[in-house]
Amino acid sequence: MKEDCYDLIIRNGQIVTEEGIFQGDIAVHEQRIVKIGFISTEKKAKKEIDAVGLHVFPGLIDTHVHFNEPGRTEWEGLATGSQSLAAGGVTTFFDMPLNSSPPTTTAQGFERKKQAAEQSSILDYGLWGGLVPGNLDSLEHLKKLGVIGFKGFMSNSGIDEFLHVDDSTLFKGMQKIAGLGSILALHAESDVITNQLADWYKAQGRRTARDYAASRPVLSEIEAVGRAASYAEITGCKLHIVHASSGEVVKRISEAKQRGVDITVETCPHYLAFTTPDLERLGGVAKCAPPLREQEHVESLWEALKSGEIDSIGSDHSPSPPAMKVASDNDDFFSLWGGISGAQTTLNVMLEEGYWRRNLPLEVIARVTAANPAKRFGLYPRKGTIAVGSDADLALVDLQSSFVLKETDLFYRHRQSPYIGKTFRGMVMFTILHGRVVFQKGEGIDNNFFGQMV
Ligand SMILES: NC(=O)N[C@H]1NC(=O)NC1=O
Ligand SMILES: [Zn+2]
Ligand SMILES: [Zn+2]
Repeated sequence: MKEDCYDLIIRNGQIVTEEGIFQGDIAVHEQRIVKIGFISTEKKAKKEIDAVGLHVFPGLIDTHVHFNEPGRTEWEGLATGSQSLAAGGVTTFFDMPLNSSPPTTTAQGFERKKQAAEQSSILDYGLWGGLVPGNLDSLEHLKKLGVIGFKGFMSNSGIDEFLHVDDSTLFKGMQKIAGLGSILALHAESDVITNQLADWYKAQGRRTARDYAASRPVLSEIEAVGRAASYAEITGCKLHIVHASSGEVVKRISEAKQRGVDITVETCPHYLAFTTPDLERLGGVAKCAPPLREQEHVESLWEALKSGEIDSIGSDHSPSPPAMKVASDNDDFFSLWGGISGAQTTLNVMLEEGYWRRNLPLEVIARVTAANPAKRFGLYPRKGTIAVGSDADLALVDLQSSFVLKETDLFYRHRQSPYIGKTFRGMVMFTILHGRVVFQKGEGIDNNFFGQMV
């Protein structure tokens, strides 16, 4: 490499990694970071970015999105989905095996998803395989094809082609996945508890947002997490519990960790930003499963983030056409699509609600949005940090700049978000993937770049 001909130099930023913050320059050559520290102004590069006043984060890794392609591309799609992420400082995402059709539960389903991603994703991506009743024989093939891990639902997924795992499938699936050296991500809510309570509420004619939330109590998550952790302890399967909605749930996962279970936990920005009263106020746009909780649960999650008990943040971006988010008879909240559009705002929520309002250190944000997911899924230190030799995947943020999120800021296919109208401090100015600017505030998205499977 000719040292005086870097591809990119980012000068004078505050560099944030999982370990600390320091001022410095970053040089990029052939898509990788080749130097960090002071770089003489004599040194030239094809492009220079003046990062004075900006914080440079490792590009976020969003381990949890549903981009619905192929088959339900009209719900979102890999192009609009990845563009939205880019606008939010994300450089790598893992797409879930469901909400697309066919789901990624077979080798064929995987190939179709991969083709779609190759054609449309502007960011790097990993693809989840599904664990569903009847596909145990496909897991090995899926692993060979390169899935980042497997995902199963312990309760109804809302998608007919993606059935929840019965206990027997769950146990056998974990044995198989352990044997493959892979990892199982679980939507951990009890199917029995959520179904029985939903039936009971509906039978009483109680179908409001609050009734919906009450039909999916924290205990339903705790029960499912306990069962899954026991199975993991017996089978030795690596587990990743997605979208824990309360510190109470996280506590059970920490206990399992302490007795040696190989288990990690993620939460989502919406559980950190909204409450059940917000669900009542906002309606369908804020409906998700597990549901939004009361303030004490929100605060318990922030405490768990501070103590390091929450490993990572995933957006669980799960959009639908707007009509599916509006109650037809105004009262039947149960019938609406459950899923929040949040792919673009993860870093904004962590900065406004975490850093600014609750003193959450920036290093912790870098850890849970980048370093930890990279480590858990075998991508570190190539991704998830800012180090010599790492991919030059970066998010440059102006922490002081505040803005009110508008519908027109969103890159989603359907511009819906519970965050519209919210004021955020901390604006993503540049998102850089492999040393190339894919998003620049005011300029928009560069669609000429295609991501690679990790
Ligand atoms: N099918 C699907 O995307 N479900 C997701 N939506 C949600 O709110 N929770 C989920 O698991
Ligand atoms: Zn889920
Ligand atoms: Zn999900």
